[in-house]
Amino acid sequence: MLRWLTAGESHGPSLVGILEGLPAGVPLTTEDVRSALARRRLGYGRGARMKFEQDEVTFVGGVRHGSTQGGPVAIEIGNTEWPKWEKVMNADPIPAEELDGLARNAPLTRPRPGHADFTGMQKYGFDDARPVLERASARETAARVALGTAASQFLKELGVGLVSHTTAVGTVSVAEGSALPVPSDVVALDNDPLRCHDRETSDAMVAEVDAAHKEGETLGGVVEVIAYNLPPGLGSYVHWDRRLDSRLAAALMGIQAIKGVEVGDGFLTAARRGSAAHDEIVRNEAGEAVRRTNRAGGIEGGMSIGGPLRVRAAMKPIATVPRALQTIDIASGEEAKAHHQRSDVCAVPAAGVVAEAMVALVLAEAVLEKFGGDSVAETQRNLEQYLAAIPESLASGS
Ligand SMILES: Cc1cc2nc3c(=O)[nH]c(=O)nc-3n(C[C@H](O)[C@H](O)[C@H](O)COP(=O)(O)O)c2cc1C
Ligand SMILES: C=C(O[C@@H]1CC(C(=O)O)=C[C@@H](OP(=O)(O)O)[C@H]1O)C(=O)O
Repeated sequence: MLRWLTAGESHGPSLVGILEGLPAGVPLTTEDVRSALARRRLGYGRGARMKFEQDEVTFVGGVRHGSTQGGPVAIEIGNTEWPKWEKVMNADPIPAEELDGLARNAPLTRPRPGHADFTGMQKYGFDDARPVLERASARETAARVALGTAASQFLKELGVGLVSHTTAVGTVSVAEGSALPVPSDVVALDNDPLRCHDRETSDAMVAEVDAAHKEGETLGGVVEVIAYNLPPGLGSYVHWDRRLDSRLAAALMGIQAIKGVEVGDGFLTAARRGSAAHDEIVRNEAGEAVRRTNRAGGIEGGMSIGGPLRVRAAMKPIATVPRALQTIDIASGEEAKAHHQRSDVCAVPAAGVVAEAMVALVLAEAVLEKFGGDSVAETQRNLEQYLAAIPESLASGS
C-alpha cells in the first residue's frame, strides 16, 4: 500500500510531504527533488513569487546515500519568504503590539470569487481569509511534486517513463491528433515558455498570455500526462474504486483549479460513432497484439492496456484577477472589489508538472498493489514473472 500526505501553509516556514510504502532501493537524491521543483516554478505567466522562491529541499527520513530504505520518505521544502511572514504565520502566540500595524497581518475581508476564501471562512469560522488561502493555495503542490519525484523514480526502475505538456492556454490549443511528446522530449518541453510541444502553438500561447496580462485578465488551459511502457492490467474492472481511470481522475481533480479530466480522447470520443471510437486489436510483425490507435488513452475496463496512457486536466483561470471581481466586504457588509495581491496570470505549465506528479503517485500505487515488493528488485521480479506468464496468444507488443 502506498500512502501520501502533505502539510504546511503557503507562507509558513515550510511544506512537508510524506510518502509511505515505497520499496527500498529506489534511487533518489536531493538534486532529483530540487530539479523537479525547479520545473514546477517554470512557465510563462507566473507571478513574482516564482522568480525568487528557492524551494529549499531537505530529506527528513526514508533515504540514505541516494537510495530509499523502505521507511516513510519525508521531504521538507523551505519557503523562501518565511522571515517576512514569521510573525504573521507563527505557530505560537505573538504579542498584539508586535502585530499591530503590520500590513501583512491586516484581515483579508474581501473574498475572491473562484478561490476558497468565502466558503472557507463560513466553514471554519474565520472572519479573515488569511488562514483559508494559506492552505488552499497551490503552493502546497510543491510538496506533491516532491513526493511525485520519488514515485517517478520508482516507476523508472520498472521501465515506465512519464511526460507532461500543455495542450491549451485560453482559446489557443494544439491541434487534435498532433504527435505526442515522449520522455526524451522533457528537456525541450521544459525549455518552452508554455511547456508546449508545438513551436507555433507555443508562440500563439505566449501572445495569449501577454494579451491577458495587458487587460488585467487571467487564463486557464489544459495539460496532458502520458505514461509509456506500463504493463497491462494495472487497476481493475471489478469495483468502481479499483478502476485506474477513476483513481487518476480523482488525483487530477484534487489539484487546485482543475475542473475537468479526460481519459484519452474523452469528450471527443463521446461524439464519435462506435466504429471510429475504439482502438482495434491487430497483430504486429512479431505476432503480438497491438492497437491501431490510442483513442481510449491506454485504459479499458478500468485497467491499463499496455499502450501509452493518456490523461488530460482542464484548469480554470487564476482566481486572483487583477481587474478585481465583485464581492462583499464581510467586515463592512458593503459590496466591494475582491482583494488582489501579486498572483499568476497563467499557471498552466506548472499544473502540468503537478499533474505528472499525481499520475506518478497513482501509477506507483497501482503497481505496488499488483506486484508488491519490499525492494525494487522484488517488484521487478514479480513484474517479469507476470509478463512471462501471459500466454503467447494474449501477448501484447508496442
Ligand atoms: C500551479 C498553480 C498555481 C496557481 N497560482 C494561483 C495564483 O497565483 N493565484 C490564484 O488566485 N490562484 C492560483 N491558483 C489557483 C488556486 O489555487 C485555485 O483557484 C483555488 O485553490 C481554488 O480552486 P478550486 O475551486 O479548484 O479549489 C493556482 C493553481 C495552480 C495549480
Ligand atoms: C506559491 C506558489 O503559488 C502560489 C499559488 C497561489 C494560489 O492562490 O493558489 C497564489 C500565489 O501565492 P503568493 O500570493 O504567495 O504569490 C502563487 O504564487 C507556488 O506555486 O509555489
